[in-house]
Amino acid sequence: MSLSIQQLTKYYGQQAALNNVSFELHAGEIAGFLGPNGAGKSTLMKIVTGYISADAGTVSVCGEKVTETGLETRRMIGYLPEHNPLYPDLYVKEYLQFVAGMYHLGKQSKSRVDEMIERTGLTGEYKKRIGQLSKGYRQRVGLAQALIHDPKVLILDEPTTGLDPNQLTEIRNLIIEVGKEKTVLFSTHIMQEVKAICKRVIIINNGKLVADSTEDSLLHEVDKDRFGALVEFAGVIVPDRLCSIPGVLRVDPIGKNTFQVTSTTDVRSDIFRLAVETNIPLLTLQQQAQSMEDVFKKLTN
Ligand SMILES: Nc1ncnc2c1ncn2[C@@H]1O[C@H](COP(=O)(O)OP(=O)(O)OP(=O)(O)O)[C@@H](O)[C@H]1O
Repeated sequence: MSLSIQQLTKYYGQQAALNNVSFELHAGEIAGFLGPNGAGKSTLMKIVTGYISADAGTVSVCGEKVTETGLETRRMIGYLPEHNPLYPDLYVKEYLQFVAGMYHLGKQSKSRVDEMIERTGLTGEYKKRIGQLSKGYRQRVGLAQALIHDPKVLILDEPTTGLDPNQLTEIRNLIIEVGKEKTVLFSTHIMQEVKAICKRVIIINNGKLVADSTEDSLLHEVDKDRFGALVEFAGVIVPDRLCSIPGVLRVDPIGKNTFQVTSTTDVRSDIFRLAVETNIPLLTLQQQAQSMEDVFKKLTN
């Protein structure tokens, strides 16, 4: 097991920022870590990386317990914090050399720095001071410092915040590439990112774990007895006619003669019959799959 989190609890004063959270990740697994603002994501990541301590519970990396003082276990972890702390006066290469020195990379330093500059797309920027870089390039420097010592576990707190669409794709591809051999836990508020990068999804809410599953399972498990259909008629229809179909819970108008129908069973054939009875042709009758946004809202609202 690469990363094992067992019954983690953390209080800030009276507030439980984390309440008995447990999950495990294997090597080669990329997990998206989701939760509303203030759910406890950064707190968990800070504990995993040894920046702060938990009030109860344990974190182990490759079988070794992480503590605030245990430097060897912390060497197995790469961390990109949410507010990527960098030294603006240092040049990119100088900063990465400094980080390589902190990890005592010795003779490997030069080649690792060069490799990281290339892998994180900093080749055109590495001669600049960090303070002169755009936000996206600062994120890349943060990723380069997180990867430089070749950690087994990578903890990325909102790694793609502030990136333009091109940079987003590049950094996502880098995370996918890195995740083939390492364990990656990354937090994000972007649901498409979860779809693009990982199969495993971990969601916390108010400090408690509310989901730990694959994206596919979550989409099926959560509210599996709710069906959604998009219906568009060619003429005016009274919404009450749709509401009277057995099993229909809600009819939301979303455009001219267009409705979002939520029901406990698949009511598409009833809607079709209604169109025939009322002699109003159907232009659209489409079953709608749940999105990760729906699942997220249901689990955290
Ligand atoms: N040092 C601290 N002292 C007191 N409360 C804190 C401290 N750090 C975090 N908190 C509180 O703990 C809760 C969890 O915060 P945390 O930063 O872990 O959430 P998050 O899920 O990362 O949120 P976001 O998505 O907004 O970054 C919040 O209510 C926050 O205000």
